[in-house]
Amino acid sequence: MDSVELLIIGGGTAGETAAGKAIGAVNSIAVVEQDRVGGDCVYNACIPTKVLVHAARVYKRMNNAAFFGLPDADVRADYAKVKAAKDDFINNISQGRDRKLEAKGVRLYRGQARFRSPHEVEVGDTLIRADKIIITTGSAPSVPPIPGLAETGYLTNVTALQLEQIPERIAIIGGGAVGVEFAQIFNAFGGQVHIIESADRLLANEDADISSTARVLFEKAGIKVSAAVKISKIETTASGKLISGVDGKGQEFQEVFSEILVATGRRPVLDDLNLKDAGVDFTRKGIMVNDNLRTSAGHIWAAGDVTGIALYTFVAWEQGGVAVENALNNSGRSLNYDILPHATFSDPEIAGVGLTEQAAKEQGFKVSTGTFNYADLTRAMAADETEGFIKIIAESGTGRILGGHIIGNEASSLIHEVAAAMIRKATIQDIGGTFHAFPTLSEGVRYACQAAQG
Ligand SMILES: Cc1cc2nc3c(=O)[nH]c(=O)nc-3n(C[C@H](O)[C@H](O)[C@H](O)COP(=O)(O)OP(=O)(O)OC[C@H]3O[C@@H](n4cnc5c(N)ncnc54)[C@H](O)[C@@H]3O)c2cc1C
Ligand SMILES: NC(=O)c1ccc[n+]([C@@H]2O[C@H](COP(=O)([O-])OP(=O)(O)OC[C@H]3O[C@@H](n4cnc5c(N)ncnc54)[C@H](O)[C@@H]3O)[C@@H](O)[C@H]2O)c1
Repeated sequence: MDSVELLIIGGGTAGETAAGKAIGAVNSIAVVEQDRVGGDCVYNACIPTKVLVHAARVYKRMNNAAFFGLPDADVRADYAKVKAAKDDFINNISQGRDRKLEAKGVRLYRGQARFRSPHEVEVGDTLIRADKIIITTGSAPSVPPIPGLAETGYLTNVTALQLEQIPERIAIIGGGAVGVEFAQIFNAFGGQVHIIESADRLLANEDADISSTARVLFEKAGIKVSAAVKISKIETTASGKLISGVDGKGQEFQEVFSEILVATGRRPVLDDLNLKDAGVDFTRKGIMVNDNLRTSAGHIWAAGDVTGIALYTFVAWEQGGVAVENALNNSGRSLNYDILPHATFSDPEIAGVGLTEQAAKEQGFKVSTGTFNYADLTRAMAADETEGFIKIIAESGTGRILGGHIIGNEASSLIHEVAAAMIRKATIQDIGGTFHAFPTLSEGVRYACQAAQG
């Protein structure tokens, strides 16, 4: 039996970070990884999708070169080459991640981990005894039990990234972050995309004004959107994959596609971990943890998507570090998720932080809101990227900023000014009265704050 002080199960974002933080703080560290060190973000999620999103954006802009007096490229992309460039990039950034960990003294076990008892984990024929354990096994696509879906076949974020050609007519089931980012990629490279969402609006977690504008802009770009659809069955027919159901108006929904992407959320990866024998409690959402990321078993912590808390890489990083500190030093550290900026890398981008207007009202705040359109920002005009707006939600009277929501170019960067303002409890008067360099998109945050002052 091997023996180790700290064992980390899963070598993705949270696990890699946890291992890195533990180096030097403990005598022996081991990581178990069943696939590739780096996890979903590197191979199946954030990074490859962002390379493709950027390629899509560049491609669209190439065909708008005439605005700047440049030769209109009028080029046709070969998607197989775009995919190959994405693969090259991922290969370059992922090379040697496992060796780097091993070079720093982390023992790497390759295979699937399974608890045999609270302190014992087996990986193939090897049994490892660990004093402390951190579970960082991530999440996987959650596939809805729609009759016929499994038989008809479908893509997930993992297989969609391996496509060599863009399917002609693609249904994306689920209009959340994954669905919207892939819609943009498929649309830009010539696919006819139809997002089918069961909630009554696209991007249902966003502020309502953002999601309605997103729908308008996506439809303008040629992406079809159907919300409030209840899919009843999927069948293979001679002309393709037939999706049937009922739409929001009670009308029959029937459409044939050449391919289907399922983007309906995530489930925690707990398969075969045998958590019962470890004494670790879990629900369908994930492993249950307290504020310090400690599980129901006192010597086991969990971090990243497997906790079901906020499924983002930047959260997995922080949680990986916090879990190690608490496991090794009993630091009692916790994270505050109240001010958690998020961004969806569609075109234009969408980002938000804090309360939506509706949530602020539901929480009993009297709110003042202010919006500023990209169309009135000189910088946006100069770049011919004038779609979208910046919306600020503040508490009436005090002017304290409660939330910010942006749809438009560089929204993913602009949102951090709002987040920083919220952390320092700044007001719309503070930001509205602060110099902002001209011409920048950031001016829009200032003017939206001024607009919220009336
Ligand atoms: C399409 C898509 C795009 C995304 N884009 C973004 C983005 O732009 N920005 C952002 O912040 N977030 C994004 N996310 C979310 C982000 O990918 C996740 O939050 C992040 O990868 C979670 O990291 P993790 O360490 O919890 O899990 P992972 O990185 O998935 O790591 C878990 C690891 O555990 C291993 N494992 C599982 N079970 C076992 C076992 N029993 N034994 C051994 N090893 C095991 C797996 O092989 C895997 O390597 C995106 C997600 C998707 C699906
Ligand atoms: N840019 C980013 O940071 C980024 C990008 C992608 C994913 N992510 C992370 O990954 C998580 C998962 O993303 P996601 O888009 O898969 O999930 P999601 O929960 O964001 O969206 C899933 C959508 O599918 C819909 N849905 C569920 N069942 C359905 C059905 N049967 N028919 C039609 N629609 C259905 C839901 O109503 C929801 O709107 C996100 O919450 C986010 O944390 C982040």
